[in-house]
Amino acid sequence: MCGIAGIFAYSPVNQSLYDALTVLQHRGQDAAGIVTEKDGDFFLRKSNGLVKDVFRTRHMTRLAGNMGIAHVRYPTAGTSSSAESQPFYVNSPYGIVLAHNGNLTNAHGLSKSLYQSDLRHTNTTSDSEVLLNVFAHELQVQGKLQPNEEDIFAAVTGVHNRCRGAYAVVAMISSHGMVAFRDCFGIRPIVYGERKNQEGKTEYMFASESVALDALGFKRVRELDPGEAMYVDNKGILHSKVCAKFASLRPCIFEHVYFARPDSIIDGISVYKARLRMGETLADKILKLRPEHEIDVVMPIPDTSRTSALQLANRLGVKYREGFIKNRYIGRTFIMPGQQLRKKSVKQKLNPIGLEFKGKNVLLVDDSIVRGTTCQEIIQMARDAGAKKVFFASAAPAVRYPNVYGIDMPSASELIAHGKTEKEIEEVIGCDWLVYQDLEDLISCVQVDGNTAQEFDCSVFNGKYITGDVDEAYFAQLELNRADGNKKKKLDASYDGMMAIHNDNSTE
Ligand SMILES: O=P(O)(O)OC[C@H]1O[C@H](OP(=O)(O)OP(=O)(O)O)[C@H](O)[C@@H]1O
Ligand SMILES: NC(=O)CC[C@H](N)C(=O)O
Ligand SMILES: [Mg+2]
Repeated sequence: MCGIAGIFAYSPVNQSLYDALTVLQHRGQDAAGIVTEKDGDFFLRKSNGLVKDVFRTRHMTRLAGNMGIAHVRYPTAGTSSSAESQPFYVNSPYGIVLAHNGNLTNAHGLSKSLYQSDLRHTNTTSDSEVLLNVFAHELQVQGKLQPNEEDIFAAVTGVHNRCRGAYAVVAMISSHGMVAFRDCFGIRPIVYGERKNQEGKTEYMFASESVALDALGFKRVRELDPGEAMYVDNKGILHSKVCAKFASLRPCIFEHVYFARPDSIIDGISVYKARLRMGETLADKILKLRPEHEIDVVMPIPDTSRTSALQLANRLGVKYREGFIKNRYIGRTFIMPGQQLRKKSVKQKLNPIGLEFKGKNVLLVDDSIVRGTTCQEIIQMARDAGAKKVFFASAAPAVRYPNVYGIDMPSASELIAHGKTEKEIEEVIGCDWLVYQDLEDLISCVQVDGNTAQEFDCSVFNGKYITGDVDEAYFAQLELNRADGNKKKKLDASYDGMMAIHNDNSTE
């Protein structure tokens, strides 16, 4: 679940893009990059690492120009080589750079057709480089020296015709303008906003989440519609068009469960309020199943479950306590690469306050259970801290199926709930009882008045893949390429020598 941002302004955008990335850091911790454009030239800095580590003052001062795009990466395809960090660049036609959140499900076939039919070479295993080249080819075939908005929209139509899967994109065409587009199901979020500069001119921003617009003083206007493209030309005029014959909004429900920040609005819905409702429906289920629940205290597993846990405790009429303190210098563990690192980080990240546990029946609440890394550690910690009984509640239903749309959950066998009943999961994670949110309840928490989406991608919960192109062969290939044990082998195959485009790697 990467984070993307793009700003079209009338003064330098380097610092604003940096600030936007820090606000979107929770969406990707592996790599970061910014490209700016000035007088037809691009300036790029990207590398592996957190935003604060990738950009030094020397890099920032060289990112010149009033228009730019930026990316924080959480890999779901290819490798974690720095050559696959984003944005990507292609020189023909015009010079184009692109940043992508999502995952293409037909990248392999596309990369073949790019080579065999379009005579284009991609140098990495990234699906985002494939996406960029498809867009570039579709723009090239318009055959214009000076493309206008209709040419850009025709190119995006070409992308929709060829690409399958999830993509929210910001791109820049050198000397021409900035483009943003969203796949035909709107699986990944992308929102746009406007602000006026001192001379009253309108500046534009695109971002994965509205919280990035808030931080930079842009007013959220709306999400891009599924299949829609927006183009800000070099005169600062915004054009937009739905570039797909078939488009229907089915955003990923997991954004509301875990990925997005609670202070974001997605498809018209406050993530914070959706999470409060998740706490209420979960409390109702507990009261129905276990009216004599014996819970003395409700505790969140920081950070994401805080909102739901608070409301769950209110509804149950039970005390809410912070039993685990989070080390604020450790990032999100679920999006870390590799199980060993994730496991070690949970221990470093959360520490119990003993007196909150001693002799009590504790209900631990998390937003979701995926690999089970967090809950297994935490339940043991609660017992070690003296809890009498440990119950566990998940604000999301059981995650039983891989994700193919931008969350790195490639292998069913890595998911703790795959092929298990709730009773079996309870035994494996070691709690006294376990309760999951029902899928209908989760949907009802998000499907409320004001939401422009009425249906959702719930594939990790129900195994229904809305793009209709995901089969057993695809999963087998995905497992081979991306299951934890196989990722390292790919990196070892000397990916560090992979050619990247010119990048600001200066040390002074
Ligand atoms: O079952 P698992 O594989 O452990 O995955 C689920 C856990 O991972 C996430 O936390 P994370 O530490 O990534 O982020 P957070 O601090 O935002 O809660 C999520 O909030 C759950 O706690
Ligand atoms: N999480 C994402 O959106 C990943 C984007 C892209 N598939 C990559 O791996 O870089
Ligand atoms: Mg968590």
